Amino acid sequence: MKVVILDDAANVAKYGAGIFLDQLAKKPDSVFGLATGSTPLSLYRELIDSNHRGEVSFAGVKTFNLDEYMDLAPEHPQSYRHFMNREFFDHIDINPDNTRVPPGDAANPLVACREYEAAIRDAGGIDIQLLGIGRNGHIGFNEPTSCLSSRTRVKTLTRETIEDNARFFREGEFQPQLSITMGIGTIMEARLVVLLATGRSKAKAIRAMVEGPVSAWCPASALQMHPATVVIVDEDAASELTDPAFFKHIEAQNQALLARLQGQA
Ligand SMILES: N[C@@H]1[C@@H](O)[C@H](O)[C@@H](COP(=O)(O)O)O[C@@H]1O
Repeated sequence: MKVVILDDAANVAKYGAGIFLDQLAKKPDSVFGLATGSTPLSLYRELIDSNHRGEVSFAGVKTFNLDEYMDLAPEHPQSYRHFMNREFFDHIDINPDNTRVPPGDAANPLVACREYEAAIRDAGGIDIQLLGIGRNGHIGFNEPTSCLSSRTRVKTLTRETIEDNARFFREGEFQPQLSITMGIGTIMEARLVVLLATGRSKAKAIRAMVEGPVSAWCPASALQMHPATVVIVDEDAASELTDPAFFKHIEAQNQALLARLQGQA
């Protein structure tokens, strides 16, 4: 697990976007796993700007979103499908048919989950999976106690997650208690995982993920077993790590090595 600590949220977004842009330069028909939540919004804006400047195209890209609320139609303003269209897909040159979000309104969610897994496989697997993290260490909607080898399935949301996300729903409005989410096993098969976290509210979860035992109590801790995960955090989200200076030192060494290798190329 590589941990990159940057000054602020804007730099977190830029660094994360850079990874996606490099991947697109290497493989224009990349498969991206995408996330919702407030954290990735600035990264999406970076990618949109880059697309508008003509530096990059999403015409060949396929995407799979991590999760969706159950019992919300795609047109519902709080559905993750609606969020992705509004915040990202509607602003780039991606083919909408190549964007997938788990169908929260599927007649048979169990079949829908199996089909989602099959679609990821048929696309050749995910090149980069973008993640945020919940305060309780969830990734996607894999709440604490999730099986660490789980596949796409229906998950019940914890009270904490429901409360965290209540701000998006109007008073008295129906708020889903269930979700469809990629499993932790599904996420672990992505070739590269990029997890972003900003703000002090995420500091405990980041510490548990990076330093804690690998445990279903902190689902994100499973990423310690992933061969290529980059965790990009701001100072606040890094504030509970035992030795943030060491991660900064490693990153400085990595950058120096990179510059040396580029000099030789
Ligand atoms: N299912 C999503 C997660 O994928 C996301 O990482 C988390 C954190 O959201 P935020 O980035 O708004 O803190 O919220 C939701 O529960």
